Amino acid sequence: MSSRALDCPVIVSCGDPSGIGPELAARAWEHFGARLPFVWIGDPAHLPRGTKIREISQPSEASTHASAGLPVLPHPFPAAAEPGKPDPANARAVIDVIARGVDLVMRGQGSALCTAPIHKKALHDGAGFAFPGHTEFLAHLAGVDRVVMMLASSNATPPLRVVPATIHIALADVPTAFTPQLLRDTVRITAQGLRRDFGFDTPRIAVAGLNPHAGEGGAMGHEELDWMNDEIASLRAEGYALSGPLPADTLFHARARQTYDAVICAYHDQALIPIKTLDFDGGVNITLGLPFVRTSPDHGTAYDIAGLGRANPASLIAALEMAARMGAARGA
Ligand SMILES: NC(=O)C1=CN([C@@H]2O[C@H](COP(=O)(O)OP(=O)(O)OC[C@H]3O[C@@H](n4cnc5c(N)ncnc54)[C@H](O)[C@@H]3O)[C@@H](O)[C@H]2O)C=CC1
Ligand SMILES: NCC(=O)COP(=O)(O)O
Repeated sequence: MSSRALDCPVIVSCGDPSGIGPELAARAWEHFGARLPFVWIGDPAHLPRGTKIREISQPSEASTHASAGLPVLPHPFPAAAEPGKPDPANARAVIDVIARGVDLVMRGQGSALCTAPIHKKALHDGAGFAFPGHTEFLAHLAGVDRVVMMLASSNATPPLRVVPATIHIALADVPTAFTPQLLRDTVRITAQGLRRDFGFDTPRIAVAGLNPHAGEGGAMGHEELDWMNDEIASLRAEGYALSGPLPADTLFHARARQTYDAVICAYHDQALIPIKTLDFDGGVNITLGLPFVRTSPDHGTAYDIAGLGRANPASLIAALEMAARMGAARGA
């Protein structure tokens, strides 16, 4: 491991303490020990009883302590955490921990930020959280106008990387929100991310149609004819290796995945259903377009199993590995 990686560990925000985040952080530390030092920001009282921890005062101390316990930057919360039952009293602190993590990576004290899941409605109800999720909140904290959500598989061959162009909005709002400018920005940021963080010199990007059969020549919807064909042609003329608009139903099987490095989808479920079906345990959520690396497991707070010891840490482990790899590459 490079000396920068030792000085500059991955920062993990605790997420919702009544979800599975704390127990997964403990499991991830058991998995990695000192092999991939990371720092958990949260309230030590929210970790499973018996978790070995080492309280530290700055991230650079993590590597010294990671073999003995989970390095923790303590962030006291007002209330205890009852599994599966978010306490509105804790909502503000959940948000503050994310902001503290961003501050650390923006000041170069962490190589990347890996966020444990939050419950958006619990944060909205408890603290007036005005963002649909981490993605938009992180863009706000970093002062960036447009970012892109990408979910990448770790265990699929060929791999799958999906980008929902619109994210957490009602399906009824998608046709209005999915505009030529949004597609253009999404292609640009996705291509930059694939070059910078995934090592593709000329990334191949597929674009899924909005409608069944990509509109079938206007018989099943008109957005492909109205603007998607022209916008994709224009982006291709600018040098992007783009294909589409392609029918989404035949875009995710193994042979199709060999033809692109990422696929831009029109809306959330068009992108997330295939990746979570193919690799729920190894899926990693990445925010492209930020001035720092951010990853996250692909799953949510899983209140139904929180505290039962049944949560699978594989997605968090994959997210930590990806964060460390991307952070190291950017620092090189
Ligand atoms: N990055 C983030 O902060 C994310 C947050 N969420 C939020 O999480 C909350 C709950 O969302 P849901 O749709 O219920 O999705 P979820 O991913 O929390 O749970 C869906 C199902 O998968 C299971 N599951 C999830 N993670 C698992 C794991 N590691 N091991 C074993 N089983 C697991 C759960 O038990 C549940 O049956 C929502 O508020 C949602 O917005 C959802 C996805 C990502
Ligand atoms: N469905 C993905 C998800 O909810 C993750 O959102 P974010 O918190 O990473 O913006």
